[in-house]
Amino acid sequence: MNPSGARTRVKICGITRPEDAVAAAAAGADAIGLVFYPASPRAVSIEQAAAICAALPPFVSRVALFANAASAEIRTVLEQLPIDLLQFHGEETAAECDRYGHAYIKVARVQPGFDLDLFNCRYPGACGILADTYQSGVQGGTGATFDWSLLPQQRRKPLILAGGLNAANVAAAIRQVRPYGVDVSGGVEADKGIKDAARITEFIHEVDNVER
Ligand SMILES: O=C(O)c1ccccc1NCC(=O)[C@H](O)[C@H](O)COP(=O)(O)O
Repeated sequence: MNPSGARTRVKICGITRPEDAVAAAAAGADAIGLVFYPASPRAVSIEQAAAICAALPPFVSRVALFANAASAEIRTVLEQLPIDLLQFHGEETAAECDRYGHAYIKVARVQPGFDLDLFNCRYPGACGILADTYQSGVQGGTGATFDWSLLPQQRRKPLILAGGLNAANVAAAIRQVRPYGVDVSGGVEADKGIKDAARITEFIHEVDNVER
């Protein structure tokens, strides 16, 4: 349960195969992430993403991730796919994130000195902030945790915690950070971009059974 009394939401990110999307939904995931960042080992084409979206049952959100992508590319994805939420992983400004008139979350890559309040103020149009690990030259999917004490307990917007989460550490992360939701990629994989259904189930079991 998160502070509002609702369960902690789960997003399984970096889905590249329809069967992994189906496994995530069956395990109780609230959202899946599709990476439109060509340099990522988890990048998907529009065709792959369309097959993944088509395989999903109702009430599982489809999140499209970009990192400093050209606006034409983002518009094409929005025109061709049933995307519920955008996720911006790069150095996009608020104006750049707002220009699609589509709901989005902005990623903060957290390092010492990070100020969540200031970050929230910079992105008033974001419906949530996803806090991920800062690593020089890497836009996301680092597989590394960060110092969760850098996040304040009082927040202006829903906070999604990411970065190196797995079944062994997610309960502790939720107890300490009390996020709205958690996001995982590498921690539920058999290989880059290939999810492991048993690890997804175990991860969501941990989230749903955490005692705070
Ligand atoms: O996954 C990637 O390769 C990636 C590349 C560039 C931008 C974002 C990327 N993934 C984004 C995610 O949402 C991941 O779930 C998040 O960074 C956490 O990843 P992990 O530490 O592996 O759980």
